[in-house]
Amino acid sequence: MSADLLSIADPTEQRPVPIAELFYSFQGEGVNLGRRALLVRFLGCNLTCGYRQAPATGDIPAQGTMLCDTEYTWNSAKHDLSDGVRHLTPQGVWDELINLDPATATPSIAPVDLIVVTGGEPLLHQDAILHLARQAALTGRHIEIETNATIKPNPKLLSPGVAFNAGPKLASSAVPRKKRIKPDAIRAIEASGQARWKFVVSTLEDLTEIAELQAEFGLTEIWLSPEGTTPTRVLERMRMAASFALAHGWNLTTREHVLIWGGQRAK
Ligand SMILES: Nc1nc2[nH]cc(C(=O)O)c2c(=O)[nH]1
Ligand code: SF4
Ligand SMILES: [Mg+2]
Repeated sequence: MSADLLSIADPTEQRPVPIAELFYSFQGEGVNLGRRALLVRFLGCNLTCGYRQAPATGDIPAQGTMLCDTEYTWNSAKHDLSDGVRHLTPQGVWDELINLDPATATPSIAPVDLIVVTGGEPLLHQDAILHLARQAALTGRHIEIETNATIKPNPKLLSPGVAFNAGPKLASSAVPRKKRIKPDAIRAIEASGQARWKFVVSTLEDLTEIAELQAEFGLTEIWLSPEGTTPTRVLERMRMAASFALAHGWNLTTREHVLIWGGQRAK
């Protein structure tokens, strides 16, 4: 838990933020794989994975081998972004999350101690995350932020209770390098001491690019995460990446929610 977060004045910023989903599940990826979590999915992203630029119409085919699995949070050419979205204050988000924790209604059940913040790109909504992080610290919970590592975190978020599952996007995303690799943000996240670099892998070329990024930025803890929204695809990617990961000293996660529920939303 974080003394820093507790000592900052309660952030009064309560402007509503767009929320795509709030749900209770297992953390499906990474160092806390399989751990029960309360998840928040923000609307909006600053990247367009699968496309060189934001598609103007739904007909434009994806150009990358890696395609965003949450296009409904940003791709207005394909999705009605207002569908199911709610604008909630950060405290409203927190209250709903806590209501999803089964321990709230049934105190004999162990409380959920992990909050996963994702999107879209959650660091577009840092004031709200700061509020969630503070509430988490006050209640003995910790936070993981699933970020594309293009935005420098607010220094107030750099605290022991807040970890970054940071996944810079690779050439296979089709996004131009200047947009997807932001050296200042990568360095700030690595310097936090709270980074787990979690790269989505879909091709062998991805593995070479990850090794280059590791050398360029001195990334310490690397995780590979298999691209895919079906169990077959996830397993294929894991088999493709496994020996390379072991040889390079990298960890390999699966995507547990995909193995259990396929590509279903809010799982
Ligand atoms: N269960 C579950 N765990 C997750 N961890 C990261 C997720 C994401 O979409 O960023 C995610 C997700 O969508 N579901
Ligand atoms: S950064 Fe994440 S949410 Fe944004 S387009 Fe890429 S995969 Fe999708
Ligand atoms: Mg995801």
